[in-house]
Amino acid sequence: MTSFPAPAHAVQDPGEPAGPRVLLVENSRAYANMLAAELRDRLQLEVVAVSSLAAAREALQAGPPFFLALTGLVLPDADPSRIARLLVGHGLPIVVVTGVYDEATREQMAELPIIDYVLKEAPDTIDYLVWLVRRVLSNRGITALVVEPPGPARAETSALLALYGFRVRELGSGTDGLEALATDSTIRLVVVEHDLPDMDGVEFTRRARQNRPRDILSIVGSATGGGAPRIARFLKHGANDFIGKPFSREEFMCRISQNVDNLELIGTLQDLATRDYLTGLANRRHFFDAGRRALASSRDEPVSMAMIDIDHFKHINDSHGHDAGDAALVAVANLIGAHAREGDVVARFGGEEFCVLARGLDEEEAVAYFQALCGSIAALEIPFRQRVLSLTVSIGICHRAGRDLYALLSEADRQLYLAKAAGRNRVALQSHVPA
Ligand SMILES: Nc1nc2c(ncn2[C@@H]2O[C@H](COP(=O)(O)OP(=O)(O)OP(=O)(O)O)[C@@H](O)[C@H]2O)c(=O)[nH]1
Repeated sequence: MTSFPAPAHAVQDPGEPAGPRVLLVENSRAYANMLAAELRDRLQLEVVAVSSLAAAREALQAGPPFFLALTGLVLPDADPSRIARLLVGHGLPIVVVTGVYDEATREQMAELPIIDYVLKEAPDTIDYLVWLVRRVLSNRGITALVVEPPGPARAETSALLALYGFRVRELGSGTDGLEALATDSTIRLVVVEHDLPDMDGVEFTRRARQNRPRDILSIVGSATGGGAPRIARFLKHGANDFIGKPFSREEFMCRISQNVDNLELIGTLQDLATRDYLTGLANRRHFFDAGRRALASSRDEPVSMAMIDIDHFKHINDSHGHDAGDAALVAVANLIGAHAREGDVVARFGGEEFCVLARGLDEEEAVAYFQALCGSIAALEIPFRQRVLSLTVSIGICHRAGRDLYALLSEADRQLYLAKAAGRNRVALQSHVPA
């Protein structure tokens, strides 16, 4: 096995400035233009394309750092290994994109920390590269935990994960690994060795799964030997995948990437199911789930349920067009979201209607809280094509204890009707809190 030092910037410094940049070293201008355009369009990345070793050196010295380099091997001023060594020397993870890939080149490159070799002529190469770059970019937001006693095998696994962009944590025992999982929510991937000093990797997996389900955490078991029964035990006890040691870089990269892809796909599907597409707020369905949970834990304390409805919204659509209506909905949603306190449940209930379930406020505080929101919305100036839109909302509040979400909503809705009837741009409250 070959052990690589972690690339200097693969473990992210939280203070690093945003704006990910990719360096593309490619002597065919046509190919460079095509690939750079795809990366810019599909991933909104800044791509710096150069066609020689000298230009690559210059680009590395000027401007903010790159997070990844895609490089060809045939350049007018360098042999294949020189460009690769230059990039590695700058701590850059590399993807080699080449038309030539023979045994001699493979041997020259084998010792270098290279994420992948991609043959230009292979079908779907551009799509694959876009996927790979997106994968490395997303990995930077994920902490990967390696649970394995210290040694060359752990160093190898960690170095590969760092090369793929993950933030890496290493722990030597199952107990420490479980504690890290309980306290660090950025850990989304665990690679766990079977032989641990205090429990085996299968037991670790079983315990980790008790409160970290598959939509939150991906677990990959790993072992030397043990055969099919060991693999089956890992999978039966909650591992997403298994990788036998020694593994090839390619296999490791594919398995890890597929597992993290799946995790993100689940996240995307959950987001689609629970988020309102236009405003990004939670949708009605999510509000019912989160609202019920909030009521169940409110221990019979009074809560404030508010229905918020934009006044004469139809008029905005009719006079300025549907796009203006959408812009207004987004602006109001942003303001409600920004006004919310930690623990408030906020959603777009439908159309031009929003709702907020707030806990921990007495009646007076609830009125002040929603009056402030009502005032901020009335003061909002919404820029829309050369014009500035303004609007008001009416808010109905039900302030009382209760476990029945529908009953609270229905009373808040009745109060909303009263606020509209009393002239709009105001708050109406009904309270049933015993004195
Ligand atoms: N632009 C836009 N309009 C929407 C959307 N959802 C609902 N609407 C419009 O919201 C308007 C709601 O109008 P009404 O229910 O008559 O209420 P209103 O005009 O706000 O009047 P009051 O509530 O009585 O103050 C309708 O014209 C809907 O077409 C949306 O997602 N985008």
